[in-house]
Amino acid sequence: MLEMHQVVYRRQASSFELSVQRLTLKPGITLLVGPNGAGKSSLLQLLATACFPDSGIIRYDGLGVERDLAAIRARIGFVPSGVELYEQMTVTKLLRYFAELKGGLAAGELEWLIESFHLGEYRSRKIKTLAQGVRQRVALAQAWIASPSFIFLDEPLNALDTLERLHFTRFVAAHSRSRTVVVSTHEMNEWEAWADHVLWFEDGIPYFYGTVEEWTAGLPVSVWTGSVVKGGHRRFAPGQLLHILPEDDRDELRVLDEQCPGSGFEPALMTLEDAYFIRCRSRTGLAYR
Ligand SMILES: Nc1ncnc2c1ncn2[C@@H]1O[C@H](COP(=O)(O)OP(=O)(O)OP(=O)(O)O)[C@@H](O)[C@H]1O
Repeated sequence: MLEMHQVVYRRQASSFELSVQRLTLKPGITLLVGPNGAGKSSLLQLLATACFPDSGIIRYDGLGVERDLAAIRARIGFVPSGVELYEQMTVTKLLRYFAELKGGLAAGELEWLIESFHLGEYRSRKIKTLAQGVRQRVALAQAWIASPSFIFLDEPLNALDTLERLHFTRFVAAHSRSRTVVVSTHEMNEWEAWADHVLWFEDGIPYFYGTVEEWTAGLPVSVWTGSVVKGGHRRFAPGQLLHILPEDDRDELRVLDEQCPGSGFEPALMTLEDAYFIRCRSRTGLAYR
């Protein structure tokens, strides 16, 4: 359990302020979403103890940084965005090095990490010789060293290819049950099947924290899919149109509306991204029509 209480954090070099009155993050995968500059990376850096609040308290299973910083850090895995790794080290040496910082590797742990993150063929290669996506896999692998209770991932899918994204999201899902995993992302679709909670940040403030069911419920409009003749999408306002899939002589539409927009349309399941779109428009007072 991760608790924040009256936390305020100000960026020295900008006027940005993060403010969280009270927030308790539960185990499982929390998707941290919000626009550019909302404060997602800042929040993850705070949670990972890479920086500290100006005021307020963060508790990790009851532990606080003022007395238990080393013990807390030993229980955290963190992958910042744009992480830079030691270029001259080999993959194996780098993972061993990170493990040393956390008290050493358990039996079989190195092999498990190398296998889980598909790093076998790169184990003896220096970081500087690796493709971006492979470097990212090394960065992600180190976050699981010592089986941390808290894992913070800042846009972890960056640079991963399509198959590795699928593999990684499944891996996180399989290894998040007893952990608190917070994932900052702009790619909600790829986490759709695996997310447990959503945390929506705007202007340094949490606007929503709840289960994915709560995130997609109680919204002012519904999602509909239907097929229209070519050009038929023009009767919808731009704010209503979520997706146009061109077919031979018709278009398949995905639209927002309070009621069924016409014959040929049927209700569609609301995705996390649909709900994000609706909530952002509602917050800023933008109409759908
Ligand atoms: N190192 C820094 N020094 C000063 N200000 C910073 C620094 N990093 C970020 N900021 C500012 O803090 C605010 C929040 O940035 P942050 O990177 O946390 O947002 P974000 O939600 O992660 O954005 P994005 O989706 O673009 O990654 C922004 O106004 C940004 O300009």
